[in-house]
Amino acid sequence: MESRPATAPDQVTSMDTEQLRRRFLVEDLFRTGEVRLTYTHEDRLVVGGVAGTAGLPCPDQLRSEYFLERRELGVVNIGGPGAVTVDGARHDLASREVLYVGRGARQVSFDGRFYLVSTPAHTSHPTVKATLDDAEPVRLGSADGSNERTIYKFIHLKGIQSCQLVLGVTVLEPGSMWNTMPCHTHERRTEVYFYFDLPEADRIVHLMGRPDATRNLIVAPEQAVISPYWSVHCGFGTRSYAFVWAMGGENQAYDDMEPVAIGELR
Ligand SMILES: O=C(O)C(=O)C[C@H](O)C(=O)CO
Ligand SMILES: [Zn+2]
Repeated sequence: MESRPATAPDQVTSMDTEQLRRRFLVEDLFRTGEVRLTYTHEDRLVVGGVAGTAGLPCPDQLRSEYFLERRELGVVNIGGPGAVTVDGARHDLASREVLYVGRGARQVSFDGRFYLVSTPAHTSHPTVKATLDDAEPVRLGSADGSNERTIYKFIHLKGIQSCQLVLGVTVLEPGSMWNTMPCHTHERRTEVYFYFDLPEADRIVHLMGRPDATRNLIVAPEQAVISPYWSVHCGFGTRSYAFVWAMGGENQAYDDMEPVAIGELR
């Protein structure tokens, strides 16, 4: 498992493109037959990817007997039909469906293409599957803002219960390119965006950094961006796309965010 340090906002000022990418962009998430994991010290989130058939390992860095001994896990199916087996119970997942796996599950294995996010957990919540129909859809944006999109909340205060993980999927309408504009920061949480369902040749221009000192990352399909508490997170695609947003930290209130007016961005 790759491990990344936390970053203070003033460190970003002197980072060049490669340094920014190495610290905040998670590029290589999928290799057939593997679960690939990246640990960030920003709120101790772990993000990962699975392609094909593989079991969830327990990397040394966790110093635990099994991965979910003190953690919880969100799994999003970003491919065709797939399955996740948790301690012998098989959960079939269609595209864009989500499985929450609670603390204490000892054996987790995958068959399909999945994006994973894990946060530390203090107690055990039941393992639950959710479809897009179970998620709470919120339509946002407008055609003339090029940001018509639907936010599906899966793991949140009024949805699947968790210790600290909050997770959802946002789907852009055809012809809409902008996500999360006007943007925001989260003083009390870290957020990770994972972009998918974007054609291979297209890219997302993701804006990060303090609102008054933004930087950009050019993101390929199926890559993730780590947003510390001080960083805006928003972007536009060269074509329509979907993304998974996931947070961990002090609370689980979706709307606990510091809005940034478009005119304040620098
Ligand atoms: O399109 C959006 O706007 C989002 O999906 C915003 C995310 O849900 C988010 O950043 C939550 O904190
Ligand atoms: Zn956010």
